[in-house]
Amino acid sequence: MTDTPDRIYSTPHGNVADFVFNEDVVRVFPDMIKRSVPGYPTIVENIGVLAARFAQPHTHLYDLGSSLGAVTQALRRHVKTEGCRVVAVDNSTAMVDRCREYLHAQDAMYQELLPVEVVEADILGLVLQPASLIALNFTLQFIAPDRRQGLLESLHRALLPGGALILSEKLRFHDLEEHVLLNDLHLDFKRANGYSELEIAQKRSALENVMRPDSLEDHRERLLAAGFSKVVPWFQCLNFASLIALP
Ligand SMILES: Nc1ncnc2c1ncn2[C@@H]1O[C@H](C[S@+](CC[C@H]([NH3+])C(=O)[O-])CC(=O)[O-])[C@@H](O)[C@H]1O
Ligand SMILES: O=C(O)C(=O)Cc1ccccc1
Repeated sequence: MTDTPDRIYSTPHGNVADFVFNEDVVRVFPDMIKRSVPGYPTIVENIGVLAARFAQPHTHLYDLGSSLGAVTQALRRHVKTEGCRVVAVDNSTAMVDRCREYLHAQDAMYQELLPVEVVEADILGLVLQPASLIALNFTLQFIAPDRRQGLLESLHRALLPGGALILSEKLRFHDLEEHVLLNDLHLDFKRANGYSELEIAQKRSALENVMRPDSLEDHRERLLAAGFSKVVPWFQCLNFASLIALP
């Protein structure tokens, strides 16, 4: 199956609107995220591998800001723990509808997958069941900065001892030289994946008010303040990283 190519920003938009996860984005999302996020396929697959170590019998595994359910599918492929249940949550109707279709297709392809539920909801208002794994794969960066601490506190309360939060994010860097170098290399990554200067510039402008990355130090401090005992970076490619936070 070949992904529909992302051409959303290939023609001049005049006034570039704020980025939203609507039907147009859903249509091209698998192609867009692979060509925009260095290391994305590696991160998604390995969240499944990591999860298998933390999953505990008869608990929930959450994929928060699930988009089309890539992490949910990886969890269902890798985790065999008895009585686990995967819950994918996203507040975009277009994403949730397509995610449900993809998961039905996965059910038709594999036997003995963990049961899954796709919930259309804002993760800020979610009541979580006792969880052994929670994934926030490139979701926290889209949450209003003043809501991030409270969200992580509620995730910490839901996590069982021995469980883990996996947090993947685009990073900014306090050191200006490091920030500029890794951002320039990220733009080179996009050019190498066929994005034009116009596409890059318009997407950047669309994301400006919507996606606000933090530094690794900010993430570590906030996670520790939310009650997590240990923060372990397990992956970084350019300015994109993934962390394991232990309750
Ligand atoms: N408050 C919110 N509540 C619920 N969902 C939200 C909220 N805010 C944003 N979202 C959802 O978070 C997702 C972020 S994309 C995640 C990729 C996926 N994890 C992947 O591994 O493919 C990241 C990206 O596109 O860079 C979108 O689907 C939003 O609708
Ligand atoms: O495109 C970018 O520059 C990004 O930082 C990541 C991204 C990927 C897909 C949707 C929104 C943001």
